[in-house]
Amino acid sequence: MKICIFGAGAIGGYMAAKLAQAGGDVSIVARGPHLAAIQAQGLTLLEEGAGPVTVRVRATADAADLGPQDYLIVTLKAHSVPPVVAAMQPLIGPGTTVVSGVNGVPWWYFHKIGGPLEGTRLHSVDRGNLQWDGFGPDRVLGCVVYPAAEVSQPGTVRHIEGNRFSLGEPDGSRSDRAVALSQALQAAGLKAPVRPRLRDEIWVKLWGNLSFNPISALTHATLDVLCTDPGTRDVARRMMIEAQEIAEKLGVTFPIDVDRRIDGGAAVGAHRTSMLQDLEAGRPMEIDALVGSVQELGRITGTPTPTIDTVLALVALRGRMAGLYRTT
Ligand SMILES: NC(=O)C1=CN([C@@H]2O[C@H](COP(=O)(O)OP(=O)(O)OC[C@H]3O[C@@H](n4cnc5c(N)ncnc54)[C@H](OP(=O)(O)O)[C@@H]3O)[C@@H](O)[C@H]2O)C=CC1
Ligand SMILES: CC(C)(CO)C(=O)C(=O)O
Repeated sequence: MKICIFGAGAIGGYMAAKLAQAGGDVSIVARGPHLAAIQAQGLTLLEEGAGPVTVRVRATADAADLGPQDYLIVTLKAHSVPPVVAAMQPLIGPGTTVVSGVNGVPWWYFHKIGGPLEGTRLHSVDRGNLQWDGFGPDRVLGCVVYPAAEVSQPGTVRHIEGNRFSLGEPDGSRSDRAVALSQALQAAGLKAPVRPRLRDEIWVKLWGNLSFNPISALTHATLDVLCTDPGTRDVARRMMIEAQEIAEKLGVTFPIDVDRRIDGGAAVGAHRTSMLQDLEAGRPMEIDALVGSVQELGRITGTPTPTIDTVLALVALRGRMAGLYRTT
């Protein structure tokens, strides 16, 4: 099984290192000093309770070096994907499955959902339909990424916690391609359940990213603080309740309630959300995929989103003032 991980930073690097350690046929597309270090010294994974492990993987900046894959796993930041869909084409053959390991509402959300919204395209995450047209929705296998990891120095990925990558077909079926990838990931020591209702999981994860991430970017507070401060907890709660109304109109069932989700965030502790980390490090912020997409779904479903609109306006301006966000 040939697997290419495109954008092998924190999450993709973690996945690639685990697959390579298990003897999988995995290659990566990366760039810059991180790629140079991997090419020179290999990809090093630091995991709690284990010494550093360095694996040799085929690593390139140019997808044309690698040819068509069985699985193309995309682990770029959401805003980085559309501009490189054309560059990914050499990795895609007639039998290639594209796995979208990206946070937020996925561009394929309305593929095979059934009902009147079937086939709806999402401007906020796929302007110009570059992903819809360039990958083709039938190739897509959904993925919800739970692990936390970081590139601690070029060529080195530090795993922080978690090892679950939930997989799911847009139509909820238990397909051969989903089962085969699940088995490969499990053989690499990762959890990879195939879920019949992946959209439910997407929303439970998104609940946190939608609210905690922009609130943290605006306040510079860590999760434990923003989830327990009465004012910001209330803002998160309102955003999540608006999101829940949207999601339920789209057929989603939430297995937990908003307060439990916020308590779960608080329990993570003094964690700086990825959006706060991006802001502080001067990296582009995933505002459209995590917040703008939910506002768009609010418009599509005719659901008012006053709190989401307010927080989005504030964090978008924060991002623009820092030169880390622009609406195209
Ligand atoms: N990190 C985490 O703990 C978690 C992340 N996620 C989600 O997973 C996704 C990936 O996040 P994460 O791994 O943190 O992101 P990273 O920025 O660490 O990884 C993306 C990598 O892709 C590289 N890249 C960007 N554009 C290109 C290109 N054109 N060609 C080749 N390489 C490219 C980046 O390089 P460069 O650095 O030069 O931009 C970077 O190394 C996001 O949607 C994120 O929200 C979900 C759960 C937790
Ligand atoms: C906030 C958190 C931990 C979960 O909602 C997250 O996924 C992030 O930092 O992006």
